[in-house]
Amino acid sequence: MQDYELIVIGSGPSGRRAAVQAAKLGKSVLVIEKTSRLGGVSVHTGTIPSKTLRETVLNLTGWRERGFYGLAYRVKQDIAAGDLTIRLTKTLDHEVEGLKHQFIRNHVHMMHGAARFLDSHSLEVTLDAGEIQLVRGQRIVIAVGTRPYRPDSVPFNGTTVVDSDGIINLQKLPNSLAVIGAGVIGVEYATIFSALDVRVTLIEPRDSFLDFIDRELLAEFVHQLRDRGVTFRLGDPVETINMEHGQPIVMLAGGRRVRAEMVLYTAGRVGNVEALELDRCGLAVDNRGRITVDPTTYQTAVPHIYATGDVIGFPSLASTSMEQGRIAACHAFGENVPPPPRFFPYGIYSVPEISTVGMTEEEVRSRHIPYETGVARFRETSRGHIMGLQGGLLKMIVSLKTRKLLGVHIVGEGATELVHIGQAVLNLHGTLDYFLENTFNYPTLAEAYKIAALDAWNRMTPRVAGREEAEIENAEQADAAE
Ligand SMILES: Cc1cc2nc3c(=O)[nH]c(=O)nc-3n(C[C@H](O)[C@H](O)[C@H](O)COP(=O)(O)OP(=O)(O)OC[C@H]3O[C@@H](n4cnc5c(N)ncnc54)[C@H](O)[C@@H]3O)c2cc1C
Ligand SMILES: NC(=O)c1ccc[n+]([C@@H]2O[C@H](COP(=O)([O-])OP(=O)(O)OC[C@H]3O[C@@H](n4cnc5c(N)ncnc54)[C@H](O)[C@@H]3O)[C@@H](O)[C@H]2O)c1
Repeated sequence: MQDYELIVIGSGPSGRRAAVQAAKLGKSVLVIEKTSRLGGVSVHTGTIPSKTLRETVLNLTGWRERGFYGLAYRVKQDIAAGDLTIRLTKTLDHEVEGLKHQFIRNHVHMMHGAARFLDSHSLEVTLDAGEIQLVRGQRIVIAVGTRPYRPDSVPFNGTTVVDSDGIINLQKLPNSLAVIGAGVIGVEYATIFSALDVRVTLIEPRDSFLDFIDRELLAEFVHQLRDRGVTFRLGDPVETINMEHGQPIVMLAGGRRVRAEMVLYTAGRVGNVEALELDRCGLAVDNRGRITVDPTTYQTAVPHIYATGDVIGFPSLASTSMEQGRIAACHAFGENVPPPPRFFPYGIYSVPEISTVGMTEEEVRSRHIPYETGVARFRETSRGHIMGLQGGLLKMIVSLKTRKLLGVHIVGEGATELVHIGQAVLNLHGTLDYFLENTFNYPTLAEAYKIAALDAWNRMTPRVAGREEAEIENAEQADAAE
């Protein structure tokens, strides 16, 4: 039995970071990955494929140029499914190659096979060819991620009823799409397909969706989507999905029938834990296959076993998973790492994109923090004019008492990049004055920060009160002089 100082199960973002971090600390590391290619959901079915698809759609449709050349502008007429997948294959190859190279450079051993626990230190790995290998780890990181939730009642067939794994192997572009579940995945794909002129219906059992997004921002987002024909069916759970003449029909509890050429089912995900036989190492999971950890160290109930990434639940992002992996590996080998800053950004790669960091206006209000907001529309910026942007806004929230930045919320082109300026100011406990005092490159979309800050400043009571007092004083002096 081969012995390692660290064994990582799963090669997604958190497993990869944990492995490389431990190797950098000079430890012997093995990564076990059950599929034939490294990278996990992030590279093969999740983050990278969906973002590559989005980029291809925006390029081929000429989406970004329509502000100038009109709604009928297309870079390519008659976009077919094949046009969307070409770029994907290349991007994924680059990612896998980069990852493999990183493991080799850092002397991380790799084993392709499914792992299961024998006891809290030993694992059995069934290799691709069916051969069994036993390995032992002084410390173990479980980074097995999740898979789409697929209830038996949904007639998945890989062509007209698919989940988020199936949609990237699209053989034919549908004319219409019903997306069930308006979480981040559902919203991203709904808007990407809508940009391809596919008629989209977004179905969600709850009355609201994306509840962690600032309501004012979401209202702007929904307005833009309605404007281009996306239908929302909120607060109406799905009763059945039946096939009629080869086409799926979604029956909603409220009595509506939604007919679409394709159904995309995106109602959450479940942990890949069954095959691990966690009971053999003394661990348990919840009803969605999630493992409970110490939120600062990522240790499970068994201290030398860590769990990171989507298998521990919220926030289930590639970005946060990577940090969790790094922190777990450092903790495992006694390296001190400061805890992650309080605020991390959310990037939703819908069309248009949304990005947000810090508190929403609803959250600030519920905490009774006196606040002011400042808003800038991208069309107020010269860069926005140059780019032909019609929509897009940046909203910042600041404390009236301390002038500290409390949150930044952006919808529109470049939102997922722009948000990092707000994130830096927020996590460095900066105030509105950062934006007022600093000069920004011109013309840029980042100028929206300046405009929003000035908007907030103009409305902040002390200054207004100050101005009123000064005006009164001036008037009184003028009166006296007369
Ligand atoms: C459609 C979609 C879009 C997304 N977009 C974004 C985005 O834009 N930004 C973002 O930050 N996040 C995004 N995410 C989330 C992101 O992909 C995940 O947070 C991230 O992949 C989780 O990483 P992980 O380390 O938990 O492992 P995963 O990426 O889930 O990988 C786990 C790996 O473990 C392997 N494994 C499982 N069981 C075993 C076993 N028994 N033995 C050996 N190996 C095993 C699996 O084969 C897999 O390779 C998206 C997710 C999806 C589904
Ligand atoms: N850009 C990004 O950062 C990004 C992109 C995609 C996914 N992700 C991550 O992936 C994770 C999973 O995303 P997701 O969208 O699958 O899950 P989710 O949990 O975010 O959303 C699932 C949605 O489906 C709804 N739902 C639940 N049960 C349902 C049912 N039976 N029928 C219909 N709808 C139902 C829920 O109310 C919810 O709105 C998220 O936590 C997210 O963090 C991130």
